[in-house]
Amino acid sequence: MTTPVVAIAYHSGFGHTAVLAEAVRTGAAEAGATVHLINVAEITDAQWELLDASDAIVFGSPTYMGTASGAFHVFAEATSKRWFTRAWQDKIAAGFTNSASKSGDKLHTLQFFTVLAAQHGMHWVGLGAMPGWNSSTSSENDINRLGFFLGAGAQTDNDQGPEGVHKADIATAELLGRRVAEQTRIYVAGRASA
Ligand SMILES: Cc1cc2nc3c(=O)[nH]c(=O)nc-3n(C[C@H](O)[C@H](O)[C@H](O)COP(=O)(O)O)c2cc1C
Repeated sequence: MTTPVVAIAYHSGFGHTAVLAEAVRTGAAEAGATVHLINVAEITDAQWELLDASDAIVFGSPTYMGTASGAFHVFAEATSKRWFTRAWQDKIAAGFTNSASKSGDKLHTLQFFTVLAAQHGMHWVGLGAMPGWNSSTSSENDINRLGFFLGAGAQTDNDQGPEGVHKADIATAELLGRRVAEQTRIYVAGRASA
């Protein structure tokens, strides 16, 4: 069976989003992918090459001031070298973000990731899960408790450290990782047989 290669390109200022990046890695590895976890704030030339060689790239960042963090934006601008050569054309893309408020304008961060992916000619994979915590019988422990479709959205109280990342959000990030690995496997196998 095809082994998809999934890279997670993320930034985390204080460690919360890093917990989610690990969860995406866990999910993708469980689904049989080879996974590269790359902190874009200290990305090396060798890691750029890992991104170039990956079948899928999952973008992850905290939401700062209603968008991805400055460090992630620096990375996004640096990807313009790949944009010129179309190096990431037709890779799979997905994304996740975390912030202190339940909304916190996280949708805008996920939308930024989709535009970045589209500029590179990548194919976006959304979360693929129904929204949770939206009825009288549901709870904040539901998968996708914040009801995002574009990717995984997490909320961490601003007075807690990385240990405070919500278990449901970790499970949701794992689900995203599994889904990206599964969809990438199908895509890579399909392209090989086309
Ligand atoms: C500069 C800055 C801007 C922030 N802006 C937002 C925001 O727009 N919305 C929000 O809900 N939380 C905001 N926060 C809170 C962070 O998103 C939250 O603390 C998150 O867990 C940080 O993740 P990290 O530890 O991976 O950096 C902001 C935090 C900082 C430091």
